[in-house]
Amino acid sequence: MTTALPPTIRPQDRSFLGEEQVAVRARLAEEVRALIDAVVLTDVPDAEIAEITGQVRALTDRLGAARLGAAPMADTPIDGLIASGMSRQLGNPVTGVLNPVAPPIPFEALPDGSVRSVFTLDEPYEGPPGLVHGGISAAIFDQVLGMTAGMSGVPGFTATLELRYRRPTPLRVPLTLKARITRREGRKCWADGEITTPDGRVTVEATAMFVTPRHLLAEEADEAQEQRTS
Ligand SMILES: CCCCCCCC(=O)SCCNC(=O)CCNC(=O)[C@H](O)C(C)(C)COP(=O)(O)OP(=O)(O)OC[C@H]1O[C@@H](n2cnc3c(N)ncnc32)[C@H](O)[C@@H]1OP(=O)(O)O
Repeated sequence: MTTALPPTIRPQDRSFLGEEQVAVRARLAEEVRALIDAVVLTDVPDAEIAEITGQVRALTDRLGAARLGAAPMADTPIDGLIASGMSRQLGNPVTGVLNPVAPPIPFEALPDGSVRSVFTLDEPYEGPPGLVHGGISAAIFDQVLGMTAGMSGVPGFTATLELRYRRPTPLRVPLTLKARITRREGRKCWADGEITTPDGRVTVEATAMFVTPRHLLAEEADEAQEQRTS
């Protein structure tokens, strides 16, 4: 008997989308991302905004006419870069290509096991004027460090995440996040990383610890047992 997650959120109970389905929806998400940017920065007259609001409502109703119970997964890892279940989470708020809220952050797995992400954040991610919101940096670190841990063979939930904001992080310039594993101990894994500006200055550093949840290990053991007995 295990403490399993509710069935609706288990990856195996979700819809899996093929490459073409992902591509069509990713184009929609990209347009909506541009829409979010336009909404934040628009200066058209109020009457026009009111009219557009009705049009957006109509589009929301059309998309909502058929609705999944949970965000879908990709049936192959995005870009084939990261052999981690998270790279298939199309609705992820940091990396999900189908989530307009996600920048989305791309990943490059380097041969030494570290991860590099290069991304640019615009106005929808603003905290202090002209600068990246600290919570957005935290979300990006959470995901990138977590994927780095997953790639090292210890996929887990974030147990701790500590950030040191050294300098302001600018909007509208390419930022580089590098992440690496520093320690592994059973089902615990520590990773750290930093965000740098194009001139190589570190703006934020982070350290995190991930734990493979006991219930996931128990589920895996149950599945292995089922396979042996079937
Ligand atoms: C590929 C993956 C990419 C992931 C990117 C995104 C990551 C996320 O955003 S995850 C969401 C945010 N995190 C969460 O919601 C986690 C909530 N917490 C939990 O689910 C559980 O507490 C969890 C999974 C961390 C640990 O639970 P459980 O499996 O029962 O572990 P438990 O047996 O209590 O502890 C195992 C060990 O970890 C330690 N530990 C557990 N939690 C913590 C913590 N928060 N801080 C420090 N140590 C901890 C315990 O002390 C224990 O250590 P030891 O073995 O030395 O005694």
